[in-house]
Amino acid sequence: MREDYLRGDEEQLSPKDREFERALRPLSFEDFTGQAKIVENLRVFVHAAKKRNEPLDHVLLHGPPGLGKTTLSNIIANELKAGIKITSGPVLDKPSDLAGLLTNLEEGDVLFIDEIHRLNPIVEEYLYSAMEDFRIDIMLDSGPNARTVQISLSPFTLIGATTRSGLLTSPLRARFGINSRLEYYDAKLLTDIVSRSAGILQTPIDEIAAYEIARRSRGTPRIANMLLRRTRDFAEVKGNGTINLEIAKIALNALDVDENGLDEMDNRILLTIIEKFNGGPVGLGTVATACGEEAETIEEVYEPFLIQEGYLKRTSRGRMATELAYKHLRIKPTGATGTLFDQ
Ligand SMILES: Nc1ncnc2c1ncn2[C@@H]1O[C@H](COP(=O)(O)OP(=O)(O)OP(=O)(O)O)[C@@H](O)[C@H]1O
Ligand SMILES: [Mg+2]
Repeated sequence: MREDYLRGDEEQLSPKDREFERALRPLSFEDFTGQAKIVENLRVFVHAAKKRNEPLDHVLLHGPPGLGKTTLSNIIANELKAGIKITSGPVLDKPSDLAGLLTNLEEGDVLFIDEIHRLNPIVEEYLYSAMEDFRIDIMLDSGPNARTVQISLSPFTLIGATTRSGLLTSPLRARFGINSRLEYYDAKLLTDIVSRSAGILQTPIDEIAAYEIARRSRGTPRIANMLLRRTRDFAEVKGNGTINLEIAKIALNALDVDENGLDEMDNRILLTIIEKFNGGPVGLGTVATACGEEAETIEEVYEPFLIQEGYLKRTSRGRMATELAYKHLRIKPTGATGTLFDQ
């Protein structure tokens, strides 16, 4: 069973899933679990900005989907006691779209641009002076009557979020004073998140069951919450409503999440590289075609976790399955020269 949330992006969630996410979204630094260093720093920066009565420096949040970029952005605005306007790269089609948003900001407001790597380059240019000097130059008329007017903006904080920081241009990246990369969460932190969410959902859950869901959630709070929700269904239908270890295991197996937390596509990627390409190295595009998935999704959603967990290696000649991947899939490396894993 493939679930859309595993593909990542928030925009791919159904309205019901979004509503569910919103209900579980922490609203303050206090409620936000994990990413300790980032949160600690942000607390200081927010505090200092408030004390000086200045807007917070522009913030760039990057990292794989579902780790809390949107959540943190909202928390920053809450903690600043500032208003937040939310938009996204692909939505800002023309400079006038951006100008409209910017001129409506009040002093100290947060402008959140999700998927900031997908900004139209022309719009992006306008953003530079807005970020740097809080002004924009708007071109009026064209041809011989063309002239520019300068509009001053209220000082604001831009928060940009992206799953693909590598695609950001360097002039844009350079304009963010605070640049934070969110990391995958360990099982302990995710256990706390699952327990907290279960509390909000008023679902009783055993600690050991919360841990089982947590350790099989690909290090991702969004997935942990979604698995919790599905497990709750199993507990209500097949049990007495309480999520215990047995119910959690039944549910997770039914959802095709394996013992190590890899889902069906993770395993398909590894199996393809091993079976069709003798373990690699093989190019990303080739893997994508063979798996029936988009290269971008593999690179953004699946690969970072597989690399972090040591199942996959990125080499200059392409992707390679590691010894751990063979072990995980219980396949013996064939045709190996004996040096396959010694390099
Ligand atoms: N640190 C956290 N503590 C508790 N819950 C969290 C945390 N981070 C994320 N979540 C939960 O995970 C869900 C997904 O987080 P969020 O939407 O912020 O991810 P994202 O990084 O913006 O993802 P995308 O790249 O897809 O936009 C949220 O609804 C929230 O409930
Ligand atoms: Mg988001």
